[in-house]
Amino acid sequence: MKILTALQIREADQRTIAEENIPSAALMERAANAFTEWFTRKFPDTGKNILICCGPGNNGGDGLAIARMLHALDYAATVWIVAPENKFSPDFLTNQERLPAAIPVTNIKQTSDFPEASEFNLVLDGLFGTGLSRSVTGIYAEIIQHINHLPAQVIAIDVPSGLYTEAPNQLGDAIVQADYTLSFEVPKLAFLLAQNEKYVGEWYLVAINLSPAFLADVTTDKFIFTREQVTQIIQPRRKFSHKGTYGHALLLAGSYGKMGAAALAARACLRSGVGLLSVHCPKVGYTILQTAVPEAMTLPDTEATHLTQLPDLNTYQAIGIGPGLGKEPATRHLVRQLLQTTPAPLVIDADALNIIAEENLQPALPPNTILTPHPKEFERLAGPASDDYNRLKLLQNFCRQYGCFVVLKGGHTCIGTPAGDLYFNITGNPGMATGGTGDVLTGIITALVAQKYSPLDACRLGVYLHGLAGDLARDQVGETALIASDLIENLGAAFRQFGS
Ligand SMILES: NC(=O)C1=CN([C@@H]2O[C@H](COP(=O)(O)OP(=O)(O)OC[C@H]3O[C@@H](n4cnc5c(N)ncnc54)[C@H](O)[C@@H]3O)[C@@H](O)[C@H]2O)[C@H](O)CC1
Ligand SMILES: [K+]
Repeated sequence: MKILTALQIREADQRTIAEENIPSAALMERAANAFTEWFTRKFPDTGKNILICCGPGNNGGDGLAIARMLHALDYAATVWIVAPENKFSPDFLTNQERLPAAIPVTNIKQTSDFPEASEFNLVLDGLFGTGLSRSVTGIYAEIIQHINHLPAQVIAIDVPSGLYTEAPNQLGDAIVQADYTLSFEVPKLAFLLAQNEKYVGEWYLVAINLSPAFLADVTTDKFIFTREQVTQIIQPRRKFSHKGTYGHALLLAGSYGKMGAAALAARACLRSGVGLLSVHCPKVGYTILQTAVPEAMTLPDTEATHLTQLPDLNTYQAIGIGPGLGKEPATRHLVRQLLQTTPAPLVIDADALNIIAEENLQPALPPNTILTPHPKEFERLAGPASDDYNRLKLLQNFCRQYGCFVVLKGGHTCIGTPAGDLYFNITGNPGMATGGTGDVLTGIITALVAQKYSPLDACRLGVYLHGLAGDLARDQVGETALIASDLIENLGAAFRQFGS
């Protein structure tokens, strides 16, 4: 699914109106209907007092149409129209005319117009949407502060007012802090970034049937990958297959006190369909891995506590390195050697990433290598980011420069590709912010690469299934108690949702 800019969304609007030969107010009606349908399912109690704040543009027009629809469904709707300049969009005016006289309306042009005491349970924010062109000031900023201080749940129409859809706001900008954002048709980049979480809240998309031809043709370098795409990518196992069909993966993992990371990665790798798995680990890990993961073959290093020597690499279809690795000098040397000599595609995580950063080995990354850093590890590799938008730029530049795939882990994990495209994930939950979940991801992606999925597909599938397993685990144990092993236990259920 494409992530579009505000400008592209406006173009989509125009194309839809032209192709369907409808007045623009009809599209607004469609948007308001879609919003109302969602709203009545989410908040079926018509006894709630609802305040609908409307700005002067089409976002405000949506608000007016929604007020009319909610009123018709017996909700108690009150409208505030905030417009100091008395300049309105044509579709705003159309919907103002259609507003039933029974709905109380307050016109707010200045602070003194503010109604005194107000008792609202829900606020719908229709001040500004994708038409925001500058920071909000004056009476608009006052209204936004007012909304943010009301003891009510706030639902943003399309976009939280004051939030730019694809660029950072200035410090101190007035922005609505929504509990929910219900957005039309296409996701906005702002929703996917941690720095905007307190404005966007939980976000949902509703379809308004924008021109399919336009949406198919429009170009973007930012995407969300959806369940449908995962369904298309995922391959069923074949009847006449054998373990050789699904590849032999090698994991280089573990050190004294960190064998758990190796075990988690190994178990996840096996649960993700790899045909054979070998784990090269320090001697201390031998008994641990043979016991914890009997399905894996264990190749002990000559050194007790950390990895010092590469095994023969010639029999593997994928090599994963990093979980629990440590950063001993001999291990650093091993990482350098691996980059220079690997015959198989690499998946690199954790301390292997830190070693690459500290030894400046980025230029030695073989083409199409997959790196799975969290933001701190990425910063070590690519330098500090000034904000989440800037980090995405650094991500694109890094992937282009080194020809690699980077899985930047976070609330919406983002995959960068050598072509400079970004793919955002929508599965997963905060329960997964716990030790070992990254090791699990390394195991999954390594298994998928060994099974001959392309690097991009391995990353997308791996990240989606990892998050889905986390969501299934949350259903069982909740977010607080969730641990990395729970993800592994739920990988089977995640794969099964795709018949695999
Ligand atoms: N395709 C869709 O998704 C549809 C969306 N709809 C809704 O329309 C808005 C966008 O409406 P638009 O009129 O273009 O802009 P806004 O209402 O967001 O803003 C109005 C107007 O205000 C001016 N302005 C911008 N920034 C400021 C500011 N900081 N202070 C004061 N004034 C400002 C500027 O001139 C804007 O044009 C979209 O979000 C949806 O809610 C349609 O209803 C259906 C199709
Ligand atoms: K809004």
